[in-house]
Amino acid sequence: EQQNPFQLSQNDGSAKGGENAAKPAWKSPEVSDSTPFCKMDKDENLGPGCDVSISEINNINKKIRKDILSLVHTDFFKYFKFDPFKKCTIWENNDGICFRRSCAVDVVEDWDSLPEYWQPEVLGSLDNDTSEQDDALHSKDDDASFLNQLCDNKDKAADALADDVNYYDINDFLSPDAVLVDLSKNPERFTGYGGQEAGQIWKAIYAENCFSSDEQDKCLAKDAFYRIVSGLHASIGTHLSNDHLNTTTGEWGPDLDLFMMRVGNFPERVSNIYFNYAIVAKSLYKIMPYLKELDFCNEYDNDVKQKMINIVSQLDSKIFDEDLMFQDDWDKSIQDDFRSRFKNVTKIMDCVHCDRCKMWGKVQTTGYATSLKILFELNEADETSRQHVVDHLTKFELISLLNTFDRLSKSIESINNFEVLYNERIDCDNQGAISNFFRNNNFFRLVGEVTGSLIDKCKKLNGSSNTSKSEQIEQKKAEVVTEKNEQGMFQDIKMPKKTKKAGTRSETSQVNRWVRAWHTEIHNVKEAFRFIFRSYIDLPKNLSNLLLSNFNKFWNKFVGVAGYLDEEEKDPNVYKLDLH
Ligand SMILES: Cc1cc2nc3c(=O)[nH]c(=O)nc-3n(C[C@H](O)[C@H](O)[C@H](O)COP(=O)(O)OP(=O)(O)OC[C@H]3O[C@@H](n4cnc5c(N)ncnc54)[C@H](O)[C@@H]3O)c2cc1C
Repeated sequence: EQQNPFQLSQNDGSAKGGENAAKPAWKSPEVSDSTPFCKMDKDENLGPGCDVSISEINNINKKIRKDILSLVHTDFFKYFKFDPFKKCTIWENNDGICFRRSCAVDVVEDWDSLPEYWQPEVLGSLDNDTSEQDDALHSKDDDASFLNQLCDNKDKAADALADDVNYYDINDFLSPDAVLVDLSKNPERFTGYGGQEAGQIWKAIYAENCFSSDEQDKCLAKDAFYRIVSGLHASIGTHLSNDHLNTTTGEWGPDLDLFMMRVGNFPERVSNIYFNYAIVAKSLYKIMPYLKELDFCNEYDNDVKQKMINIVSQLDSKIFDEDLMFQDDWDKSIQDDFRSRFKNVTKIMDCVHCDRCKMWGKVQTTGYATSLKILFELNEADETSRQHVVDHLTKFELISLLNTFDRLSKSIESINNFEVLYNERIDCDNQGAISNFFRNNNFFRLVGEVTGSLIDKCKKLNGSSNTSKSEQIEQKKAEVVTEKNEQGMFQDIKMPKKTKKAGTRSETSQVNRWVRAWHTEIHNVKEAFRFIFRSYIDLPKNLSNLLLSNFNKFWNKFVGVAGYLDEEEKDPNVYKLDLH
């Protein structure tokens, strides 16, 4: 029996641990089903620590979505550095690799494509006051090491290394093998990565949620840890469903069934995305007073800063209360455990086999790590803590933080769009019942054109464009049968007798046949001439191809790889003759 997927208070325990959960058997909603999205209590608070509801977050997100989107497209936030070759330290054998094009990352290789202020000659002219420690940290081979800086030429990464308040490993970003990527050119979308390999990664991530405390079941931190990881998992599931490749049409677009199967059917997962939004939003809110002290590059200083201020000014402190998490000494040890466990989650990203997934995994886990550092390590009343956290924020952390917020904001926008699609589908199912009645009725068939477009739209929504060849044949057969039955239906109508004019019609059709034959002949003669003409044009190209291919064959034979060349013509010229 299908459970109500949007009852937020329910806990879908099946998902815990990631491995035991059975996939929900998603079936197209019955006409009698009411919309699960409507059943979801959007005005209920998100849970302990959050004095905010789904509706409130939806409203906030609508107001700031545009600014977030434009912020992550600025030069400051769109370039990211990560090391795709970093060794997986979690398990020994990690040989899997994703060969799909969609798993690849497009790296910035053309230095000239970078903004002017990052060109070597401009950077070289800056007053360089980096310390010896900085030099030791960066390999001279790391051309993009300037991206470690917040543009004031002072390397925060060096300071951050000395800190023990990090929830990720800062060394991840200092590797000489790191590549520079433009995040806006590598969207997070469906890559086809999955199966046992991806499952193993998720299993390892969820396994980090085993705290050593005796009272672990009551522990708020454990619950928050689970929600963060599950929210990240659900957010990735939302993106891959929203930007999914339809292998039949070759088009990218939202896939409602997939979304429902991965996220929509599990109210807890939907709510965890909102929970993560609240956490990241609160950390941004918390650093708002210090934004003016953060040194962005002067060239894009005001624009970036202004956008950030626009976003943060819409947020509210009650969105998440981090003080509830680690309140006493007992909690302090859990906090250390929490920090080191989350650091492990960021390390597990090195084991992901799909580079695109790894990159976004790294961005987002670092983003959450930054949020957690701001929330749990920054005590605004304590100047030392402020210096430790705010003054040492690195550029990677800010980039990751804002991009993670963008990912969550996009997920929430997509969930709302999926709700619209879902409701349309319900409407369509209702319309389907009505249109069946219309189809079987002579009078209403006359107004069929009106409902036709609606039915087409519904078919599209119900994914009938994905039907297989055999299904299409069956569909076609059914249409022919219906057509015949429909002809039968009209036999009771008395038609006027045929007049003499009917005879003239057959004469006209005889003339038309001669005209058609004449046009066909002319067309074929034209095609023949075109063929001869084109073979003259193609002659030099064909000769050179022949020469090259023979030379290739000869060379391959010479070096001992005979038969290496695929001799089948890839794209043969086809000339169609009209034979009708
Ligand atoms: C770090 C990382 C990044 C990835 N990025 C991408 C990407 O960008 N594009 C892409 O196409 N694929 C990506 N993937 C793969 C994707 O997450 C899925 O693993 C894959 O699509 C296979 O899905 P699945 O249905 O087999 O179950 P999985 O998503 O692999 O989940 C395994 C099990 O975990 C449980 N589970 C699922 N979701 C949740 C949740 N939200 N909360 C709690 N439990 C849950 C379920 O029981 C499920 O059976 C990524 C994987 C990882 C590990």
